[in-house]
Amino acid sequence: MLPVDLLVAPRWLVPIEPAGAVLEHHALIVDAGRIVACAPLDMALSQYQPRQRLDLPHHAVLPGFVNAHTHAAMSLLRGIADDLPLMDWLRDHIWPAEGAHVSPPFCADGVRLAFAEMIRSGTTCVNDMYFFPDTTARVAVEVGLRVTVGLIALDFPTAWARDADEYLHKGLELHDAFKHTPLVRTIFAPHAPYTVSDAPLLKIRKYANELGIGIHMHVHETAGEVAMAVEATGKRPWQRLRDLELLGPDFIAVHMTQLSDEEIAQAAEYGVHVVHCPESNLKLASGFAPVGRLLKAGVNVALGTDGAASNNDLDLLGEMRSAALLAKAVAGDPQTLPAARALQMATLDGARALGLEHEIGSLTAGKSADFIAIDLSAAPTQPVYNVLSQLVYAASREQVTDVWVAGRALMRDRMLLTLDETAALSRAAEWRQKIKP
Ligand SMILES: CSC[C@H]1O[C@@H](n2cnc3c(O)ncnc32)[C@H](O)[C@@H]1O
Ligand SMILES: [Zn+2]
Repeated sequence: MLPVDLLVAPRWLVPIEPAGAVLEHHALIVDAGRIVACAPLDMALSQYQPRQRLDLPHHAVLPGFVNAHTHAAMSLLRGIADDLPLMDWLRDHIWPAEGAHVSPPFCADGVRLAFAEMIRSGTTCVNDMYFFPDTTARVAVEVGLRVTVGLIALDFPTAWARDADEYLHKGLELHDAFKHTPLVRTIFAPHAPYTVSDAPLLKIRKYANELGIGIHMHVHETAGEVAMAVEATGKRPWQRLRDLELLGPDFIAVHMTQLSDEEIAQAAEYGVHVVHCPESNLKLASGFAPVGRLLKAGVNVALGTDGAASNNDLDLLGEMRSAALLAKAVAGDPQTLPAARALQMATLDGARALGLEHEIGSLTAGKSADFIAIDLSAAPTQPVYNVLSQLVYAASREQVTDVWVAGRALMRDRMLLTLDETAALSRAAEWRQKIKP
């Protein structure tokens, strides 16, 4: 008998690979933070001697969700300005609030609040773009969540950096500081085509190639963004990014609601990853990403919540459901984005976008043990004819009971184990008083 750390025996195992599989009478075996096997239960019990055994008779166990685009610390700005279009929301409300309040303590408190919400809804990996990414990385290490932090760039000064050179310099320093930290990755994060000019974009491409790290950017979020660029330069932003040689398999384009057939074909040709943020796009009335057409063209599409000030939650289960429903409505075809594919977008395809498909995203032997348990015994998810259908179309985040990252339990039975939620909530209340007394 082989000694192992943990044997989890759920009612259903949803490994994501092979696509659409649901295993019954199986166990997940974990040792030293890695998945050893998804094996038939009787075989597992005869081969492994677990130090801990966990029976979950009402639960589905699946890989943790990957939130492929967010601004975690913006949890502290949730509800500060609603029901506005993107540019009014950003220029008249969000940027002034950020200018007045963003600081390392703001980011630490905002990130802790966001991580509490994310862990509670089954997210185990976060691709973040925000000020003070060093703070985000440190909080992620403290909490044990997997994170890719954005080395941000903007054309204007902020509390994080004064000019293009300082954004780049601080980003490179941060990359160096965290390059050996197991759960932390870095990615260049120029904010958007309308806020970052050519010179810094060219430098970012050069360093991305040299360091082998990717680029994460808001692109074609609204029709207005595209029209503004065409009027000013005669070029659509996508064409400009293509001319600057930014597009490639290490490029993550967020939103992408405005796309011609030619641009979709190019996204596939370059191997660009798209992050779809359906709820933020709906709330800001930014437009509809053509998810069905992107998938048909062979583009990898991942899911993101965007920040809590435009969503207004950080719930990947909800996002997955919104994405599945919206894709059908946009395509006029209920077969667009079926449940199994939506679940893959929230897990393995998110991992692919971040270049982590060999590490996370499915319950495959050798991958990191990043997984979650969802209790399907409550009325909203009964009876269970089809587990994938229940997970995507019916389950809600309160049904997520347990969360592990790299074999470490971050939540057991709805109790957060690595984050002081009471303290995070009281810090959030203090910020609310400071921001709008
Ligand atoms: C460079 S730090 C990130 C920057 O992005 C802002 N932001 C948040 N949500 C969106 C969005 O949907 N589109 C564009 N920019 C967004 C955030 O407030 C920070 O200023
Ligand atoms: Zn965003």
